Amino acid sequence: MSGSCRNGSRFNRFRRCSRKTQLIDQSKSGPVVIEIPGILGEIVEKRLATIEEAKKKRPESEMRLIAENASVPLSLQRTIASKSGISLIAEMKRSSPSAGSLDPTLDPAHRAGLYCNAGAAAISVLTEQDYFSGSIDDLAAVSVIARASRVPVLRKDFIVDEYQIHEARAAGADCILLIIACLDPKQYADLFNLSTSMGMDVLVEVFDEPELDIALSEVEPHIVGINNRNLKTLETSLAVFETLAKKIPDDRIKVAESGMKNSGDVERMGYAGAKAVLVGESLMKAGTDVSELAQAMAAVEVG
Ligand SMILES: O=C(O)c1ccccc1NCC(=O)[C@H](O)[C@H](O)COP(=O)(O)O
Repeated sequence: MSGSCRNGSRFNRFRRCSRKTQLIDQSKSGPVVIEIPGILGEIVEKRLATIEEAKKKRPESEMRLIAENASVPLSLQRTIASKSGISLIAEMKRSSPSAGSLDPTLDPAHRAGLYCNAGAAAISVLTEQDYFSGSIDDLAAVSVIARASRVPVLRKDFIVDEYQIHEARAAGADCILLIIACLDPKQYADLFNLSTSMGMDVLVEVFDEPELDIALSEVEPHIVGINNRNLKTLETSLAVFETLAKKIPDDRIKVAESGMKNSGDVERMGYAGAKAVLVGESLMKAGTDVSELAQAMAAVEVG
């Protein structure tokens, strides 16, 4: 990938000011400053530090080699396209900034089995450690179970460095998430191209029209997610998808993310154009009813 600094990270300097994290891209002639307000900026800032720690434990060259030898990824795009109804991407997360603790004793492999049996089209695993209590080991455990049912696994994280993409592949991820709000356009294109060159699909996440313009102009993403949660304020509204989905060309797979509590909400997203939904919190809070809720969400058909 072009533009890497000697230590492998293009975004190796950042500074905090009162409310924003600023990532300074050193690879271009003049500094490019990307402002990431609120909690999202905090998460990215922390993430940059933990990536550097991970690189010390396991160098990028080693991670790259493991990734190259991993089994061929499953296609999220084909999985969703081949389903008649709305595909459920069932998420697992131990905690989140908005909900607090969800399941600190989560058994990822067991939950993966529940999601597969309930008819989930794919499984999303939150691997960020400081705000979601996740880990790449959670994803590795899920991938073993999901692969046996041919269910693709998504690495849900704040991906800002190619190291995380190699790490994802090495752990068995089939696809990754790129959040436009965390990236400058050139870095988005580079990370997208790296992932697809490794055979992984990319779920590109946007929240508003300016982000959607970047998502669609830099590369040609097949799968576009609209997050109903404002990652700067954490407020959730299903109207975000309803408004923005209209602006996405119909030849793309539209994914509604966040804030869905029941099959009625999934149906509402379907009528607004969603071909897939990404659901986490309500499944994590469902307790013993998790299979029933996942089944109901996975069975929704519209039109
Ligand atoms: O969930 C949060 O609190 C959160 C805070 C800051 C950045 C991202 C966050 N969540 C990531 C997600 O977007 C959700 O995990 C995913 O879309 C599922 O949403 P939900 O069904 O509402 O858990």
